[in-house]
Amino acid sequence: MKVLVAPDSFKGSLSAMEAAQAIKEAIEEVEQHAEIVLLPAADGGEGTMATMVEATEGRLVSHSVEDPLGRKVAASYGVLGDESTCVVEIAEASGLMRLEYEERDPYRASSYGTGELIRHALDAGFRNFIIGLGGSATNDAGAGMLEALGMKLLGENGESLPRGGGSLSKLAWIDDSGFDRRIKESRFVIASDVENPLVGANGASAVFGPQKGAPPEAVGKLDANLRNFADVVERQIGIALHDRKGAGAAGGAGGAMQAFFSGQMQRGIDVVLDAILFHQHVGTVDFIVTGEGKTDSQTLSGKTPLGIAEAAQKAGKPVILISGMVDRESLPLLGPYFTEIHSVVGEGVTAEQSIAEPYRQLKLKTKKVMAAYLKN
Ligand SMILES: O=C(O)[C@H](O)CO
Repeated sequence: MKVLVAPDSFKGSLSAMEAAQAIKEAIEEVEQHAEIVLLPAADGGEGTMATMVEATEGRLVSHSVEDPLGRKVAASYGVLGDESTCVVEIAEASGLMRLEYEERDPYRASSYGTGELIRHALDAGFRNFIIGLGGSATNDAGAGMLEALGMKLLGENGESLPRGGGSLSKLAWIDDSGFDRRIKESRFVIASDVENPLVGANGASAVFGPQKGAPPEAVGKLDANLRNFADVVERQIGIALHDRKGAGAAGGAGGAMQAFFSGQMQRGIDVVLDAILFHQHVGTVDFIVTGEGKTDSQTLSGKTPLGIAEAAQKAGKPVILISGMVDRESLPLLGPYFTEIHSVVGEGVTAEQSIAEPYRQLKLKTKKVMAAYLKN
């Protein structure tokens, strides 16, 4: 029996590799002779860089940059094994993982640190980039990232605007005269975890603002600010970002990338599956196990388990989902993609227990699931 284990990270509790190890140990305890292929995966968000660096035997480069609130932190970008492609993940410098829960503030949070990482990689001579979008703490349309690369975002009287999505209402003019010229010489693959538009009911602020700390009454204001950014961009360069697919990724950084960086936007999971050679393995196994921290309807906008399920279905292989939590209301939507769906939380396991001992609880759940699955 051969099994492919390809989970995403369980955000905030297990890296994708740790989750894969827990699942592997559980399968081995149920079926000693199982051959297990570990391919931890990611979708553009947190963990994308680590997964791709590990799969290609690349390396990390660390640099001191600003976190979403402007504090200096050590952050990394990855250089893939080909020694010519860099992976910069927005979650690394500008992600939710950089903030305590009560520090989340999409008015102030800025993507500046991500721009600093790109600039450092440009200084080091790199011109091939994969930019992972997802897991951000920001709602600033990538304004901070643009500024770190020399763009000036100005108000009506030519004044510089404070960092963060809160000040985009005052944006009147973008001065690109100082924008790093090396951007034009570079090739960018934009690996996005979602395909949401920039504004509106499915836009960045409405869908992802609340998880970044936006109270309900702030969502409309943040959305209007992104709309103003899109209006200014359209006026100046003729690109309408408002309803563009993927422009709402990473708090609108997907929009900035589409407007000012030459390159194509792809689903992050597809970029990662190619890098980890998933398609070469999927045909050779009996079934696949995947999972993530929380599975809900957002999973279907291009998150890791969806990409894995689509690839498994194409290869005619069963795929079992075991996530930390599964939103019961989304089950009818998720059902068609997975052979089985399981949640660690539930049946006697509380959310607190699963957060306190994530490795052990994932392993215990997987053992139960596997014992039942292999009996049939
Ligand atoms: O970073 C975010 O805003 C979400 O992960 C969607 O891209």
